[in-house]
Amino acid sequence: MRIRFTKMQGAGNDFVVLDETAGPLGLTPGQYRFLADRHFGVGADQILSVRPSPAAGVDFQYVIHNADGGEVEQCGNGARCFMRFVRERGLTDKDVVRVQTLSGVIAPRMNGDGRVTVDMGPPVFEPARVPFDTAGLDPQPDGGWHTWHLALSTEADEPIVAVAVLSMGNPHAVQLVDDIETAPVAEQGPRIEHHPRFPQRVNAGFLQVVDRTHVRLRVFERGAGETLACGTGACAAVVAGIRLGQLDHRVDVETRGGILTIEWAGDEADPVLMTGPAVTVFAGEIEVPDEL
Ligand SMILES: N[C@@H](CCC[C@H](N)C(=O)O)C(=O)O
Repeated sequence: MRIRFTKMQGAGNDFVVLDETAGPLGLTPGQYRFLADRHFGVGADQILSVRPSPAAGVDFQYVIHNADGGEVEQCGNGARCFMRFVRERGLTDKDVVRVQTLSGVIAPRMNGDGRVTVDMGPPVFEPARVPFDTAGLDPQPDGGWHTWHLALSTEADEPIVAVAVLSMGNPHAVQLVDDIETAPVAEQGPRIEHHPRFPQRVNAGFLQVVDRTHVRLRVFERGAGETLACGTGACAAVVAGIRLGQLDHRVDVETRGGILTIEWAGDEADPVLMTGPAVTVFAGEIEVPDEL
């Protein structure tokens, strides 16, 4: 099957975007993996599909697959690219669109400066809804909120990490580190992602607080490995930092691929706003093998 695609990036988190407004392409998990493959396919952290509105009051459906082929609930950097894509292709002329994702409706807005702001909805703290299994585990009070202490293996000398756990529609475990450059992202990331207390796996964030309005962040993403930026990871990290008493309500998040600005007023029902870049890199066509 030959398909058209657009390659986009938001703060270096990169995507293959597919226009499925005329009907779903019906790709298999193996075909998503092929598109994401940096040697044999196009190369991407996620594949984003733009589909027609599934319901009244919503403009589009936004379907997200990780590089490993699995469908996931949410992708923040992708949401900004989604907005630029539907505008550039003339699929809408609205400045704000309402988009159905697997975890609810989000609302990206084009800004005058070319950046996109996304209303990502409120964070979710209830462990069962992350989902995060707390059986037999006590929350550890920390700066007005709490973290959870997780053993990364049963070996006696293995590290115990303190993580803040929440969902931005997708699951996040955020730990504070002294220095993002030396943080054990490659070693701990996969172990946290696959920790048995996260039945749907988890995105593992490593957060360095520089000051109350500026942080540095690396994220080992579920289903994609470490990426240059993670939008929902930035939202989760800032929300965690605010609840732990370390951050103000508007924070610049420095990632390896660019700056994201995150705002959260601080009440559970308040939406998280994420602002950042969304860039079209190139467009093309690719032959996708049928048997994958
Ligand atoms: N890069 C994304 C998050 C993509 C999904 C994530 N890997 C998951 O499995 O939940 C973002 O910008 O939020």
